[in-house]
Amino acid sequence: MRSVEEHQRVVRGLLGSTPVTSSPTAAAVGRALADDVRAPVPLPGADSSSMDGYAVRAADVAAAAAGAPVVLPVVDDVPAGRVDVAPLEPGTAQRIMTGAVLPPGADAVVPVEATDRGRDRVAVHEPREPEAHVRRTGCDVAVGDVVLPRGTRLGSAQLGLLAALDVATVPVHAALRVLVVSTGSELVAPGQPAAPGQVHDANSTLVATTLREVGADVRVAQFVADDVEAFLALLDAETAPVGGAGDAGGAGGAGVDLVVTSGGVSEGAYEVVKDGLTAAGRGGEVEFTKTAMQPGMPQGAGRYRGVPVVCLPGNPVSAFVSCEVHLRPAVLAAQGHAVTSRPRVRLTLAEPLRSPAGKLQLRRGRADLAAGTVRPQGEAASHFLGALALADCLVVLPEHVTEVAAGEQVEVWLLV
Ligand SMILES: Nc1nc2c(c(=O)[nH]1)N[C@H]1C(S)=C(S)[C@@H](COP(=O)(O)OP(=O)(O)OC[C@H]3O[C@@H](n4cnc5c(N)ncnc54)[C@H](O)[C@@H]3O)O[C@H]1N2
Ligand code: MOO
Repeated sequence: MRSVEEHQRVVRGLLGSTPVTSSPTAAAVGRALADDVRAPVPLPGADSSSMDGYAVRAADVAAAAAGAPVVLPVVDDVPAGRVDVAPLEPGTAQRIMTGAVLPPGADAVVPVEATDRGRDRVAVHEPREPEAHVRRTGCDVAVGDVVLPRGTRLGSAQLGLLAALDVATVPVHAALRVLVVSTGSELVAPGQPAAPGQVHDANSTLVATTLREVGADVRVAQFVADDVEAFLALLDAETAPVGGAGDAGGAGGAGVDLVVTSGGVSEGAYEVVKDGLTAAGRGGEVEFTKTAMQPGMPQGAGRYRGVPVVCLPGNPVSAFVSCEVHLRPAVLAAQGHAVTSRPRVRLTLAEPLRSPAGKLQLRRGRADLAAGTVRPQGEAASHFLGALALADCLVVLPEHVTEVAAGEQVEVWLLV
């Protein structure tokens, strides 16, 4: 039986790295930076005020007190956006707004709350230290700082920063192009009626969504029946070279960097994926193996006509957990992400759990982060899609563990 770590390495090794492209910054959401980004300009770009108030010289208001205000003439008005700010003469104040340029010569801002809010003259009731409510040029980001290191996922805060720095394009790893193929003669497309014995195809949606959530460019093929010829005909059509396209992992110029199948990998009579990809002379170089994991024991990985193929078990919970353990981290890494795992925390188990010896078990759970606890959600069996959908975490029971009592600590992967 193959260890989970070994199969993770095999899957990761198949995918290589996607090409680096230059993306308009606003379109780069969810992508990973392929290089460090350095600040071309400082933030803030000018000395400015962090409060609505009066720009002053701190020394001029040092004697201000509740019953004995310092009164200064207000000689100018500086709203945010004004670019012709005049120097501040000693013994004067300028009314200033948050974000407005600090007049040269001013070294503090007195907030309006500490004044009588005067327009021509202002009575200042409290002193302020030098630098009070002043934002100095570059105090947030200095020119040349590495503001975002290579491998950073670009989310709202990162894209907001790049917009503030007027960085118009960024080097990012392209999306991995994935084809999802579900197999099974029992499958029916959602939207079509299912007779007893038929099941609606859940895995295409489940697998495609997992991979789209990490930025892959996913296409779902029409699922195929347990028919080796039909399965291989689909793969032939989908992995045929198109020429000139990017090549993430030695895909030989095909328009797809990875094929993910579900179903047909275990021990029965109609194992279409296993049979098709191990048939002599048919172009498959895929190894099928049992891994020390539950759910998700049977797995396959290799290449079909040079294109990486990862074969997931058909049970929906097994397919989900296989994505979490093997595919999701590998796809993130191939797309250049520095962080490839879910957030991992240790929580107190609310109910006892058992686990098969020698297997990594990933149970579904609901985490209460405020209480520091996790409660198992549903049973261990890998067809309980209802319980999976209510779970917000996976509870990790390592290979050597057979029992965990309520009250003990367990590792939890947060599905956030
Ligand atoms: N004799 C043995 N039988 C089984 C073994 C074993 O070692 N020896 N392993 C079991 C384990 S563990 C798993 S996991 C499954 C894996 O089976 P397959 O990958 O061959 O999947 P199927 O047989 O095609 O389907 C299993 C199950 O999942 C349902 N399914 C499949 N595809 C979908 C889909 N797209 N959407 C919704 N549901 C799907 C399918 O109807 C079956 O109920 O094998 C065990 N058996
Ligand atoms: O290993 Mo299977 O994936 O439990 O159900």
